[in-house]
Amino acid sequence: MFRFHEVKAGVLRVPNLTIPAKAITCIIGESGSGKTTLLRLLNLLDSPEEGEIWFDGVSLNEVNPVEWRRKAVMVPQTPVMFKGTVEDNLQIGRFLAGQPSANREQLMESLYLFHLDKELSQAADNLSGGEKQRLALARAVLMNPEVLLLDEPTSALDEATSDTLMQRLTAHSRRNGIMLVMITHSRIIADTYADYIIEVKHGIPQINGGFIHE
Ligand SMILES: Nc1ncnc2c1ncn2[C@@H]1O[C@H](COP(=O)(O)OP(=O)(O)OP(=O)(O)O)[C@@H](O)[C@H]1O
Repeated sequence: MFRFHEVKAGVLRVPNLTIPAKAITCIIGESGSGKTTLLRLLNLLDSPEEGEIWFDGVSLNEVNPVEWRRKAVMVPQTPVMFKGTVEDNLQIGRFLAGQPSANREQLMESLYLFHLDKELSQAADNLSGGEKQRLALARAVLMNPEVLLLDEPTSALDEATSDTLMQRLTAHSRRNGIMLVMITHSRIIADTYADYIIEVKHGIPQINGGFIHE
């Protein structure tokens, strides 16, 4: 669970906010309202000018950023791709997280999860923008994070692919007790898949959920 108290960071003003553990939370709001800033605070890419954020009772001021980012993995809107094959791009996440290489079954499962029908030996350079985004998501999931922070994971996808991805991603997160916090521009995605919805209006995030999908 994340807890914010009197946080100011860039355009964001967060008097109080709790993001529940092991749940699926979508962040929505107008362009420029502060959604990415909020996600970056949770990944320690930004830090508050004022106030404090805690995760399970531990202040984020006290944690080591590198270790924290192995536990709370963020996938930005523009995917980071590495040279080499699809497999190289998956294994590097495990390497950076200090984990042993994934086996073939784990690699294939991560591709299935994100509806990516590609050979492991294919060059990552040749993938489309939407495929690169899904490969970056697969890489993040293979790192076995406790918290997954996603910035518009379906922005480059058509509606059918986006639905398949959301169904598999949310099922995987629930099965493995992963806390999923994701920005989406789609109110429909938020209403369909989220346990909680945070709406950011003029820099002030408010959680208006409370309903749980079983
Ligand atoms: N490093 C920065 N320095 C100064 N201003 C910034 C910085 N990062 C973001 N901003 C500004 O803060 C505001 C919020 O940006 P943010 O990226 O959080 O919005 P957003 O809600 O994610 O928008 P979008 O939906 O368009 O991605 C914007 O006006 C942006 O220009």
